[in-house]
Amino acid sequence: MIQPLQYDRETGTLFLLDQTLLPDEERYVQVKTLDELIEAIKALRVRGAPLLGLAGAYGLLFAVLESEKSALFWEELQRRVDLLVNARPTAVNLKKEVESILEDIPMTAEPYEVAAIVYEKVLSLESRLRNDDLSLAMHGADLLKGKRRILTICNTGTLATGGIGTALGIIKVKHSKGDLDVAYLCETRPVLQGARLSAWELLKENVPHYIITDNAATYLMSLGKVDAVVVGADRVVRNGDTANKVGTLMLAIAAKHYGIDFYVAAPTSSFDMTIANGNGIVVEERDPEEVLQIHGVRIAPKGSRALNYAFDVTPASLIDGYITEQGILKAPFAEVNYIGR
Ligand SMILES: CSC[C@H]1O[C@H](OP(=O)(O)O)[C@H](O)[C@@H]1O
Repeated sequence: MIQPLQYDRETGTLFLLDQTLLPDEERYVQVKTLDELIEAIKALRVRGAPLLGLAGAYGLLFAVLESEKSALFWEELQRRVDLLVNARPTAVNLKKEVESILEDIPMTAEPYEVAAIVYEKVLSLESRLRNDDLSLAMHGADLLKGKRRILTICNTGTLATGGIGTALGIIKVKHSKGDLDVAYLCETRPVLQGARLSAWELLKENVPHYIITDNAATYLMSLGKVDAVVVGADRVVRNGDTANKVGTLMLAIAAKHYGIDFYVAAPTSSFDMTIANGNGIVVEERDPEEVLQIHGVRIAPKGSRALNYAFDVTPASLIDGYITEQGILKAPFAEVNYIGR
């Protein structure tokens, strides 16, 4: 399986598969400092809600190692952690995983002890993500048995989770069970996670798929060519409203109109019970330049401006259910421990 992140403890180097270069080039960049990791997160060299949680955990390790020489260790660590957890605001995983590791560290611990604890936590997080993905994908494949034409958006595969993937993991499992005719991948403007990343993953596993323009998805549904829509999530809040890649809301509205199943696939670690509804979710706005060009080639006239919302928020009323590692959940959610540990 692809390894989007690989850590070498000997040299303290995080080898990061640079997702901005895929599918043309499979290059691992060497990240040795917290600043380099934060740059990689902001530039989407590493991305995807669950994988951002793992990247955050490695970032915490960098923060500890860079703070341990300071006489004000805890203050220095907190300063670095604040920079890390705010690198991308919409996915709950980055901040949640970092803070949940910190919660388990006694303030009496020596810096070298903190580093050892964090490293162990990173390893267990890595295996939790893989296990959660597999369990989620099996639940999703069971739920969607017989639904052979699946449409999805963005990239929710190994490049977004470090495991088999969430929505894309379900597609891969359905294929392995002989229960998939085709996956329709929305290209996902402006950064093209669907056309570049999901297509790259499915091609490697010979999963039949078509890349479609985002604006063709509704027409495909109108032709009766889609049996279900399954998407990922960056943050599912208490009433079930869900932040996901921009374009998800459009798919949910169209699916409702055409009577097509619409599911969110996300580990419960992507759930945030501290927020009541979608109005409380911060939607990341990114550099408009990403919209004004495609893969580095400018497409818009000089002087035109662009809006670049990286996510949108789909109301729970448009979501048929939530496919998680614990099974299929329905909104609104009771106060349940969704940390997934
Ligand atoms: C497995 S959830 C991945 C989730 O993250 C993506 O966002 P980005 O590529 O900007 O990190 C997208 O929202 C996916 O659904």
